[in-house]
Formats: sequence, C-alpha cells, structure tokens
Amino acid sequence: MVTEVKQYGARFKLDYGLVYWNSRLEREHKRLVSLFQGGETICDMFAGIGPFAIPAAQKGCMVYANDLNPDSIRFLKINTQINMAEGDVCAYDMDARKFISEMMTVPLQGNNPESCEAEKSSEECHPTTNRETQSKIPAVEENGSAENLDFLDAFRGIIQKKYWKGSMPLVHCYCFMRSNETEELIISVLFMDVVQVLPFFYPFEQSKIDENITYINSILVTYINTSCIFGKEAESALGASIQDPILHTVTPNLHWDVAPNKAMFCLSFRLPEESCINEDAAAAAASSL
Ligand SMILES: C[S@@+](CC[C@H](N)C(=O)[O-])C[C@H]1O[C@@H](n2cnc3c(N)ncnc32)[C@H](O)[C@@H]1O
Repeated sequence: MVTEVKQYGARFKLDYGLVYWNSRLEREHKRLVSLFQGGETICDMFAGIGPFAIPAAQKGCMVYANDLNPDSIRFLKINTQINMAEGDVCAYDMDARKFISEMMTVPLQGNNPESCEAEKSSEECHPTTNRETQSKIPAVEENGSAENLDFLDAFRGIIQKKYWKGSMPLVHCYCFMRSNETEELIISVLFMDVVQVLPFFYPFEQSKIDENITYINSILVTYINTSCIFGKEAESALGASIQDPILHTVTPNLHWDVAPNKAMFCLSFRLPEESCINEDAAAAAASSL
C-alpha cells in the first residue's frame, strides 16, 4: 500500500491504506494550479497529501494546506520535503471549519500588543509541526471523509470588511452531480450557501500585517459532497448573485471512474463583495439594540 507516484514532475509518497489519492485527477490538479499566479496566497482546506498544494508552492505561491487526517498531513510534509517546497507550504491538521476560522481571525483585534505577540509566536506556522488541536476536532472517518457536511457554511461570521483590500478571493469548490441533477441546481445551491454565509477574508498571518500585507487569493474546497443538493428549497433562499461563475467539468460523463454514476465538477467563483459585513454598519446596528 505504500508507494510513490509522480504527477507533472512532482513526486508524492503515500500509503493507500491511510490517505486519499486518485491518480485520475492529475489533469484537474494541473488545470487548477495553472490558474494560480506566482506570489498568490492559496488556502487549501482539504489538502490531502498535497497534489494542489505542492505544485502551487513550486509555482511560487504561498500555500496554507489543511487536512483533518493526520496521516495526510504526515505525507504532505514528507512530500513538501522531497519536492523542496517546505518553505512555501504551511501544514495544518484540523477540521476545515476550524482551519478557515482560525486563518481568518482578525489579527491584533481585542488584544494588547504584548499578548498578541505571545500568541503569534505560539500560533505561527511551522511547516514541520501541527497545531495542537487534534483533541478538539471530530475524528475522521475510516475512509478519510465525513459525509453530509456542507463546508461552505464555514465562511459564516468571519467578517470585517475594513481589513480586506483588493479583489475578493476565488473559491474553487468540487462537487458531484448525479444523473438526476442539473448544473443550474448545483450553481443555485452553492450560491445560496455562499450568499448566506457572509464570507470575509483577511490576511491571516499576523507577521504579515504591514504594507506588504498578503491577502488570500484562492481557497480550495476539495471536500466532495453530494448531499449539498437541496433543489428548489435552495434556489428560493438565494438572496444575492455571484458574478460570472464557472462550472468546469472534471469528469465529462456519469460513468467516469472517479465515482460511479456521478460526474464531477469544479465550481469557481469570486466571493461577492456584498457578502462582506460592513463593520461600521454592523457596529451601528449593535449600538441601536
Ligand atoms: C477527496 S479528498 C481530496 C484530497 C486532495 N485535495 C486531493 O485532491 O487529493 C478529501 C480530503 O478531505 C479530508 N477531510 C475530510 N473531512 C475533513 C474535515 N472535516 N476537515 C478537513 N479535512 C477533511 C480527507 O482526509 C481527505 O484527505
């Protein structure tokens, strides 16, 4: 079960018994990474052993890569080493919701500089060490996934628009479509989730809070979930629109063997500006209570 595979020049060690790996996704890994520009910051919520994270780092991106499975992170670290991408991949081993929430915590907020400095040193990214959150997170299921969770709601409440500059980040979200579902349905469901969760992003490395500030450019949501299809209920809840979504077909037919009877898609969209909470408006609303 322990082996080494190659994808577009990078080497990946893995144990098939412990981690997720699908060689048939090579073309998709390559396609998505080709969209990234050197110097961008990429946040990979479900990184596995690094098929997006490592090539992105090799391309000059700063990558924050997370996976709940400690074995995935162990191999991710091995793979960053053998591909000489160590300095550009920060590995985290926690639930994706917690990961994105911690990453987006407003630096310095509510802390005095001294306590913040202390927190910073203990929370700083160490590519060779995990954050000590393992005991606080739900156990990963045997197959390395946790069914029936919709991770787009992880963006709920992590907001403060005044800290964000530049374009909103792109989200690349993978999903399956069964033969009785339509592209429009997937888009409407996912958009509803995004609109409802009021996503907001800021630089999450406290050490980068200066004029050279780094903002997240892309977030990968590669947890694959079929249960996010709620049909008309979802469409009726849609309260805002997302501009220019792209639904890329990863597997062109329903018999392709990534998953039987399901086609796989990558939905890419930029988080809408209006999904951010304007802090001043929020403060005004709070003071009027
Ligand atoms: C379909 S695999 C994709 C891995 C990688 N992106 C790839 O393309 O090979 C999904 C990954 O999500 C991880 N995962 C499952 N539930 C998670 C959670 N709640 N938080 C973080 N990672 C999770 C699994 O361990 C697995 O590695």
